Amino acid sequence: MQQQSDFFLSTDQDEQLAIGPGAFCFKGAIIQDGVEIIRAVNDVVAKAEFRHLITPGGRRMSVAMSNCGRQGWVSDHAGYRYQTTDPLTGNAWPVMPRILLATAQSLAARAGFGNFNPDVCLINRYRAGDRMGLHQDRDEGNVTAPIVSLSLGLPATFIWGGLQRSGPTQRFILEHGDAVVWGGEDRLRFHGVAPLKAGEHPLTKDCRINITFRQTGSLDTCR
Ligand SMILES: O=C(O)CCC(=O)C(=O)O
Ligand SMILES: [Fe+2]
Repeated sequence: MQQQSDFFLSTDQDEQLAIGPGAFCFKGAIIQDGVEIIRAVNDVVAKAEFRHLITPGGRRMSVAMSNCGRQGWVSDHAGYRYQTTDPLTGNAWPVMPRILLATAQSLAARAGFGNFNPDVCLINRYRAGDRMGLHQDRDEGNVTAPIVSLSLGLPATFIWGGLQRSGPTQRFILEHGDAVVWGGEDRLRFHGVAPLKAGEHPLTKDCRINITFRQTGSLDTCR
């Protein structure tokens, strides 16, 4: 396999970079709200703690996950799916904090996707060595709505592929405060995250926090 080097999309904050016809990276877009967003994440995980899900094939995911919103993404031997309750507690997932919903909707609109109404907010916690293999986000049922993804804390290398698993990939660094939105003809692009490098971040310590927003149906209500 060809050796690829990771590159920074840009060092400027507040820049919008197209990484596909329907995909954009907004550098530094959420830096201002970083503290408030992390506070909201802490509130959620106080009620629905981070856990390592098991893949349908029986492997423990290295990334720890939680959810808030009307539904949450879960995985176990029975498969990948969305469900309205946290399997650890049997309770409904915590309500999506207002700051998270507002941030997701405003970024979707900036990328040209109006009326984004996410009912799922998946929170991923990466520690050194944790990774996410190349995959498509395709459990949502509604692939007309985009995915909005926020990066906080330690930087990570995002792997951005095509519509086929075997297609060429690009690698770029997602830093604290960056957001990526992909929808339209880019909605089913393969993507993943390379093993996280160890580090220390003032806001998240030894972690990277990634938050993705999804819309599973043509819902007009969310929580
Ligand atoms: O951590 C990231 O930047 C991407 C996460 C992701 O692809 C997912 O949760 O489906
Ligand atoms: Fe994904």
